[in-house]
Amino acid sequence: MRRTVAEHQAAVAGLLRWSSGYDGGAPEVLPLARALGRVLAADVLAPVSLPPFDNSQMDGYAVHADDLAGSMALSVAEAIPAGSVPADLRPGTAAPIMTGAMIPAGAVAVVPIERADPAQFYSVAALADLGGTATVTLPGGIDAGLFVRRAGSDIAEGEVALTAGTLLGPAQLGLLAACGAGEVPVRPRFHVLLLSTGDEVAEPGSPLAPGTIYDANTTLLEAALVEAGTEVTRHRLVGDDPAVLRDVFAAITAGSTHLVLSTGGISQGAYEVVKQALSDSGVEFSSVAMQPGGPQAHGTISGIPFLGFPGNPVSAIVSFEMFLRPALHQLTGAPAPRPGLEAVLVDGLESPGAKHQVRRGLYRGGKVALVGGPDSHLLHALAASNCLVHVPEGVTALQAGARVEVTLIGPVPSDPFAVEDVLVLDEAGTD
Ligand SMILES: Nc1nc2c(c(=O)[nH]1)N[C@H]1C(S)=C(S)[C@@H](COP(=O)(O)OP(=O)(O)OC[C@H]3O[C@@H](n4cnc5c(N)ncnc54)[C@H](O)[C@@H]3O)O[C@H]1N2
Ligand code: MOO
Repeated sequence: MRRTVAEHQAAVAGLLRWSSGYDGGAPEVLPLARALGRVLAADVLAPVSLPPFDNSQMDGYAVHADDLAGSMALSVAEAIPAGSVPADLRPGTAAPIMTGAMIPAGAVAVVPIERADPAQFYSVAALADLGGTATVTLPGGIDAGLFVRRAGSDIAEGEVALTAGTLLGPAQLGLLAACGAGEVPVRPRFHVLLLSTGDEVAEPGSPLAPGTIYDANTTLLEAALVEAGTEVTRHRLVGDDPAVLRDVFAAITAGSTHLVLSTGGISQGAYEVVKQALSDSGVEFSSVAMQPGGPQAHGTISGIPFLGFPGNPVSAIVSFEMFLRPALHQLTGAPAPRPGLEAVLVDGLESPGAKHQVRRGLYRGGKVALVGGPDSHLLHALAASNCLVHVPEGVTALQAGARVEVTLIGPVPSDPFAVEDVLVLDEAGTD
């Protein structure tokens, strides 16, 4: 069956939503320190206001409401360090107050020490020498509220601090800590069973026999899945014997696995192990109008969602980025969607008009240089790229200077754009 990219995206998202059983999983309650990258399972209301009390934004003098006119000597009252509960401030006095310290009753403003005369706090010894007669003169026309951080000005007690589905990054965890939360309820991790197929693939670290290659896909996809917030069980490599793979699939039982993901063995060859093992299973083998990543399989095994990605490593990771990653975001809230940008092509390209072509590129400063050719074995080029470059269906060629959509998949260099460093790879990688 032939389908568009959008149709297959919808099919994968629907498969995970309706068959993975993920939504029924009970939330986990984790200490904040272990919740980075997880997704909040329930709304969290602020149990306290932030700030919890009016406090000073500056080291300076707390000024009484009656003394805002300034320009006169005020008696220096007892100093207010952060963490203390101050005595009420009397008119005609100003209290040295430190950043974060509670504003005393009666005070309505803080004048920074730099604007006071003298512009330094009295030392304890100096105060003792003056025997309680120390004074300070503040500038005229002080506005009420100057450098006062109002209780609840960040968030009021009882307001929604974070909503269910929020991806917990440093800022969100910092907010929860500031609210006094020790633990947080998070959605369970999405669990993937990952297996790569093919008689020709060998475990990295083992000797390489003639005609064989090292397994790149398991590591590539495991890393991508872990980065996307899932938990991965890595299956041992499975060869090209359909009977063996059928046994592997038969041993998979519903439980904690939300998705079985394989690579290889799904196209038109004589030894397509995944296709043969699942020939009577109802799993659909389709041709998606995308390059790379055309051959795709999807369905269920023992009721568990199954996706078969093509064996070429770049096809596999493009399939992940285009189909699985967005579906995971829709279902679990993690990972965050990839940023999409418009960029100016540094070089021209050709594309099969009947397919959505996904090229690899290096984006910086609003421009994108292609890295490597369109072929799906070019892992070295992939490793030097930071984005996917989209050439929509119907487009057969683009000139340098054309505007294209790119999806960022890696960090953007901050130095000015220079194409020289990618040209070498571009030439070497195009075949
Ligand atoms: N006659 C046709 N041949 C092919 C077609 C087609 O439409 N008609 N499609 C091509 C496309 S496009 C792709 S993509 C591949 C997909 O093939 P499979 O999914 O069946 O994958 P394999 O044949 O098993 O492997 C393809 C390629 O990838 C290498 N490979 C496989 N597994 C790994 C791994 N774990 N790590 C690294 N590399 C791996 C494998 O050695 C092959 O070179 O089919 C085309 N053929
Ligand atoms: O569509 Mo294949 O996935 O190019 O190599």
